[in-house]
Amino acid sequence: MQLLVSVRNEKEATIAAQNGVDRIDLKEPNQGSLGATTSVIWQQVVEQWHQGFPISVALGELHEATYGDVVPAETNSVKVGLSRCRTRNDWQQELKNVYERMPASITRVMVYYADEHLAESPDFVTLLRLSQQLLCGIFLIDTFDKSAGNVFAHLSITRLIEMRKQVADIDTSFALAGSLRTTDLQLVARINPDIVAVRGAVCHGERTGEVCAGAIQSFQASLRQQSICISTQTN
Ligand SMILES: O=C[C@H](O)COP(=O)(O)O
Repeated sequence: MQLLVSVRNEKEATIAAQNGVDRIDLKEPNQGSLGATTSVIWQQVVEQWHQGFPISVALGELHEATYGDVVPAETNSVKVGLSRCRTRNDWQQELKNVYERMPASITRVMVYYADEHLAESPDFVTLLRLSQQLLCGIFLIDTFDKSAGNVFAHLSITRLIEMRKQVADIDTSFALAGSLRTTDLQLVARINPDIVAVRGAVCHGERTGEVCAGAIQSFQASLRQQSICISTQTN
């Protein structure tokens, strides 16, 4: 299980990079679950850290963005939120267009919101099928409304294990997020995602606060401990 930490700028990226993360994600938490930062920040962070870490970029929600800016070619992956898409007809084509505008080397991420009823976003089965059609390399489960409980408030452990298997069956990496805390890691280990993605758990105060070096180190230590438990059980 790799640790991804979401950061909002160059300073936070440096804190994350120097304190044991496996992946860096760029997003602006004041702009929602998958809020975009700016293209200037994308450039700065990708240029500085892409050789050490896979860097993902959040592009915001499909319904609200213009997607005029193309991310740097060295970006590892890009993701787009699909809130309010459930009742629209054109969203699948629009998402395809967004991804086709990106450099071909960049991994596409399909995002399923666990609180799909709050996000008015498409269901899991639809997104799993689309993920295959659009050749997405990563399937992320996250929450849209960060005030409405964490991912386990919306999906049972049994359901998440099933989903994880269905994603593995289409040869796609599985990332799990949604206000995860250190205390959730035993449950998370039962799902065994390829990527565990956090922000709130490693910030000073709320997820809109600054990322904290000590919190990143301690989250990573707990995650590695759980990974060791998994490998001991499977050997
Ligand atoms: O990509 C992951 C998200 O930034 C997770 O944020 P969160 O841990 O505050 O829910």
